[in-house]
Amino acid sequence: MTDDFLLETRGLTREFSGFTAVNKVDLRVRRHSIHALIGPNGAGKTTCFNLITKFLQPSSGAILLDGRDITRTKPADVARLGMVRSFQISATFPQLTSLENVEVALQRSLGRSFHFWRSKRTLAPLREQAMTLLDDVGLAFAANRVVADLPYGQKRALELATTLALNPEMLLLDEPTAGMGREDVARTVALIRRISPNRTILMVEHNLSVVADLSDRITVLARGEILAEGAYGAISTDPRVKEAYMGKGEPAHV
Ligand SMILES: Nc1ncnc2c1ncn2[C@@H]1O[C@H](COP(=O)(O)OP(=O)(O)OP(=O)(O)O)[C@@H](O)[C@H]1O
Repeated sequence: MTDDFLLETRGLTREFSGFTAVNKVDLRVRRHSIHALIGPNGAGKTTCFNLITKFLQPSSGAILLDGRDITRTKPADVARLGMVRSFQISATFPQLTSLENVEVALQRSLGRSFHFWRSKRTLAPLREQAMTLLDDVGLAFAANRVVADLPYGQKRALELATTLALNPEMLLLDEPTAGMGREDVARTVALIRRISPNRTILMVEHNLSVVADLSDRITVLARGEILAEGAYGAISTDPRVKEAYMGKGEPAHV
């Protein structure tokens, strides 16, 4: 039943000057699941992600969100339909506090621009909501700290809080644990799990233990095409997947 899939791509293809980076990809992301897109370097994960998030236009194929064709829909309109890509750290305001950053995101989600001079009474309900979001991502203690002073892991957590401020039904995470130390990775995994109920999450992730921990379903890309799909148990023992990773000189264990 198509209804079970919140996001679908059909024959998604992207060429760069004659080179096919993503080739006829039919991806189906089940509603309320965590789905990971993995594959060796150069497999086409980032290109695929950029196509889905509308940062790139496909050469051919279609993208459907909840059965609606969004292939030519602008990123801002896609966000309004409930699919949001996690903001990059650079999108936060380094000189503002964590709390102020989440307030800005909340105001944006209401279609307002942020006014610091608004009365305390106008801002009070927003402040409460922002504090709840910070608490959700384990950052309540850093509410009044300036973002520029936060360590990397906390910046990434704040990035998630500002994304959640838009209350997306579908969340697209681009390497959520990239560049993190072991402790931050564990914290981020717990965080993604905590925010996942009633949401649909698609993530590109290199850390396979994170993928194993979180994913309901995994799609393996290789040379721009879907090589295998399934739960981690099946994927990790699939000889084609092992070969694709080993062929690239990456660890033999998947
Ligand atoms: N703008 C571009 N112009 C030309 N070729 C590109 C462009 N973007 C990506 N490619 C090529 O498409 C292929 C897939 O790249 P992509 O970055 O999507 O792979 P990936 O799976 O995300 O790799 P990695 O794990 O290394 O990030 C690569 O061969 C890359 O060189």
